[in-house]
Amino acid sequence: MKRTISTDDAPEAVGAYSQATTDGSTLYTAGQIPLTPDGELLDGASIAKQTAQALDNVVAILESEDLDASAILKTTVYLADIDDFQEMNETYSTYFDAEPPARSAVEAGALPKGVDVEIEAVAILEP
Ligand SMILES: CC(=[NH2+])C(=O)[O-]
Repeated sequence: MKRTISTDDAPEAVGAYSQATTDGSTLYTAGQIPLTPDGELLDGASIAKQTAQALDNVVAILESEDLDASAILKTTVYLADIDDFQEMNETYSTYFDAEPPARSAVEAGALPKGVDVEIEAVAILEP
């Protein structure tokens, strides 16, 4: 059965989507942009800071379901500019252990609110 997930510890949606949804076994986050839970947009920040905020948002959504980053099976990282891959990857790698999730990283050209990074995750509810 479908259930939507909502937490004050991650930013509200900036459009017509839920922060996350689940069918009871798998959790799908919406793409998380570098927006703080208080609504501050980090659009001018470094790629490292933008990546960290996007991942902090993903983790906050997981924690609202008593999960952590180890529950993530797959992420997708959207970059406005693929030249930011290395800086994104350095920060990204600090969020995961020796067995990180599968990942796709792609250049999106442009992202909502003019940010440089957006990250979504698929996680398993019972790791
Ligand atoms: C930011 C986002 N997830 C969206 O769909 O606009």
